[in-house]
Amino acid sequence: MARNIGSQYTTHRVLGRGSAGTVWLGEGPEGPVAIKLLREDLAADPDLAERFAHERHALLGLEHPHIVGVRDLVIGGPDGSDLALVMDLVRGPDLRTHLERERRLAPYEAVAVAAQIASGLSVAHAAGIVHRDIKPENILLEPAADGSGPPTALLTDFGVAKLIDEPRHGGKGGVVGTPDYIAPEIVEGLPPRAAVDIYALVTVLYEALAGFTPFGGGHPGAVLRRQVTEKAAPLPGLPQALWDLMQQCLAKAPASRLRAGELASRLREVLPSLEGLPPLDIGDPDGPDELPAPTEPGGADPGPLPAAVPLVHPDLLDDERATHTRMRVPDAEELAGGAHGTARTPRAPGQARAGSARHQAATRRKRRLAVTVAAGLAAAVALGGWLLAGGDDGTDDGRGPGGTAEQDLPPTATP
Ligand SMILES: Nc1ncnc2c1ncn2[C@@H]1O[C@H](COP(=O)(O)OP(=O)(O)OP(=O)(O)O)[C@@H](O)[C@H]1O
Repeated sequence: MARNIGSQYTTHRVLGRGSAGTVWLGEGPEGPVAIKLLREDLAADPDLAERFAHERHALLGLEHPHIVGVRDLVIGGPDGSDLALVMDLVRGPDLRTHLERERRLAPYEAVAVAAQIASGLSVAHAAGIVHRDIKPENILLEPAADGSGPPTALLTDFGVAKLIDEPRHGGKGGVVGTPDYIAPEIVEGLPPRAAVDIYALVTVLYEALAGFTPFGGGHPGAVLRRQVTEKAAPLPGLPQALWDLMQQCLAKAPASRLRAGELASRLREVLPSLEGLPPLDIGDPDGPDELPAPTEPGGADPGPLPAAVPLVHPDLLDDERATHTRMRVPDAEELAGGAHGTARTPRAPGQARAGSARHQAATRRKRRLAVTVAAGLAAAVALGGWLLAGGDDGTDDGRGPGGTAEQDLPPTATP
């Protein structure tokens, strides 16, 4: 049913859902728009409404061919409790949906998307705006107007993470983000600067090439620890120049990463060398094609390694690829707990997979003693420090993982 948003806009149907609210296909004075209506509990917060108004100028001023334009910020509604961002409508899917369909992109396509987003970021960063939540769900793919040619990639959701990540919402010293894409310095409690977007964007590029993120998998707490302590496994089959610059942007030290403008031009430089390359042929560290772990002769299988020490209370998470996760910033000692660090190493076809069930069975035998000690240490750390600082507002509106688009859009496009 149509609903009025402010005096000028009407919502028609849901395009997608995220942790901060629901995105609607709507209509405004100049035609179709996308309207992100913030969750009621967020919208009811007078501080947030104030910040919303405060950010208005910066958000409305951000114009770039690879950034979804914010057309209006609406504070109103029948009972005065609507907070909505009115955006250009993008007709294509988000990158998450595309990746779910394709699994891995050809290197040319993946790098072309990353280069476009990097050029959008360079303009935002120059204006002092950090996105803070780059992930495939926030990259939209607008099909070419004539139906042929590659889609245009656009970054959406600018400023939303910042609006929400304030003390009252983020908790005392908490951080907001999506574990797979969170830069190590955020986990360590530093304020998010432009380099966090570079880290997240190259993580997305890695995922588009590999089919999985460099440090993802398992409990979000384990993911965060890998962000801080582990090195991304190389992707076999990529030109060295591309891998070198990806590594540079995945550096733990933010100052070592490229700036957005330079990343965009370096990615564009490698594009010609990628023409015609098929998607990489590498195994997924969590793939199903692994034999079950053999039971150890002469003794019961000790079971899986103990779970990593949780950084995030499970109740605060929507799913494993949780979005806008709120978490306490762990201290250095907690982050150093590497006994269960599990780099997700890609492998060439036919190669044994490190971290796989078979591999774990072999390492279990060697680790039996170490695990006992490590589990004791982990428990001690847990007792000493794993107190959660903030709670999720908990009124998620039933989004599916990735908050993907829900239906086709009308043929008329972006205003
Ligand atoms: N401008 C837009 N035009 C068309 N569809 C959009 C637009 N913005 C967002 N969407 C769709 O709505 C979905 C949800 O977007 P939203 O930004 O609310 O959530 P998210 O980014 O998936 O998650 P979160 O808010 O938790 O980070 C997107 O994945 C996309 O499919």
